[in-house]
Amino acid sequence: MHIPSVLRERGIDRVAAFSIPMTTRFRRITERDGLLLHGPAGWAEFSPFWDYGTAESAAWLRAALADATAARPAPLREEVEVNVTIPVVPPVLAHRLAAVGGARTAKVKVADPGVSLAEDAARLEAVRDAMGPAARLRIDANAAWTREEALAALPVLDRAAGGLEYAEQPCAELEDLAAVRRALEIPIAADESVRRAEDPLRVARAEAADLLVMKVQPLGGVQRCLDLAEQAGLPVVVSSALESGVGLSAGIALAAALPELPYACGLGTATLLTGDLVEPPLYASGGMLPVGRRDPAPELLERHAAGVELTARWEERLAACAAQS
Ligand SMILES: O=C(O)CCC(=O)C1=CC=C[C@@H](O)[C@@H]1C(=O)O
Ligand SMILES: [Mg+2]
Repeated sequence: MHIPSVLRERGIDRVAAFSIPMTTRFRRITERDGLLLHGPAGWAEFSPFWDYGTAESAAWLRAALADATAARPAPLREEVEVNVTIPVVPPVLAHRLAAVGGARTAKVKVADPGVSLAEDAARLEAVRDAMGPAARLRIDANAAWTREEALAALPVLDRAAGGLEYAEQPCAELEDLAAVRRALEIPIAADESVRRAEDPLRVARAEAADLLVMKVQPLGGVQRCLDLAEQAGLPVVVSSALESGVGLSAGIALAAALPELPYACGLGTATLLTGDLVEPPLYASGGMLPVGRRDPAPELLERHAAGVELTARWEERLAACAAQS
């Protein structure tokens, strides 16, 4: 693959495109694809979802470049606690998935188009049943609700879950998040209001959330996230962008470097893919993931190599984003 000169100048000497089928449909995608870049500090991942345009994806490239060219911040912990992530699936499957990786916290996706509140409630009941009374259950609505819908749905789901740890991005607009937060006792986490906002700190200033979800790639890298977390002054949950183990290890590096880490992180997502690029795969055990840079195994990179057409699309995308970085 052609490496743009601005990247070559920074020491990027290898680029490889990959594509890995998902175990279950998540975020309306069934395949996770992206690029791995190799530079002076090691391998890094550049994998913006296809619904991100060039300008937005340029932040993902800055993150990958920083990770491939500079050392990661010093870790304050050796492992990081993670939640299990439950996609919008029927209760029987949700019950089974809740046990994967031994997590004591689950994040349950809700409010997908065409899925009823009763179905979301049944999924939460199944997860509670599988994990027991001591587990923490959180939901993620991905900004699907209006203020009124959130105010109606959240108490129902809170009851079904036997208590929610927090609700992630119930509404899209800051005013609605703030109003829901004021009206209900359930803590509110901001995700899209951080990762897709022009100003990721506005949600904190507006007192529209109790905590922030941070994803390394969309926010432009581990160090940028650390700076934002300090400025926001709110607790942070580090979450993945469904990366391979290479990209996940950058999220783990952020979680390991944050001064406070009061919540389990959404980094246990390698099990949503049918394979990983690192060996052993970055699967949680006892609800924990180990800290440390992970390089791809050559035979796995080969096994999951993107086809000719997809590789060409990534080459084009890399060139477009590099021109903006
Ligand atoms: O936070 C987790 O438990 C896993 C990551 C996760 O849910 C997401 C990863 C990538 C894209 C998102 O739609 C989704 C999220 O909204 O948090
Ligand atoms: Mg989210």
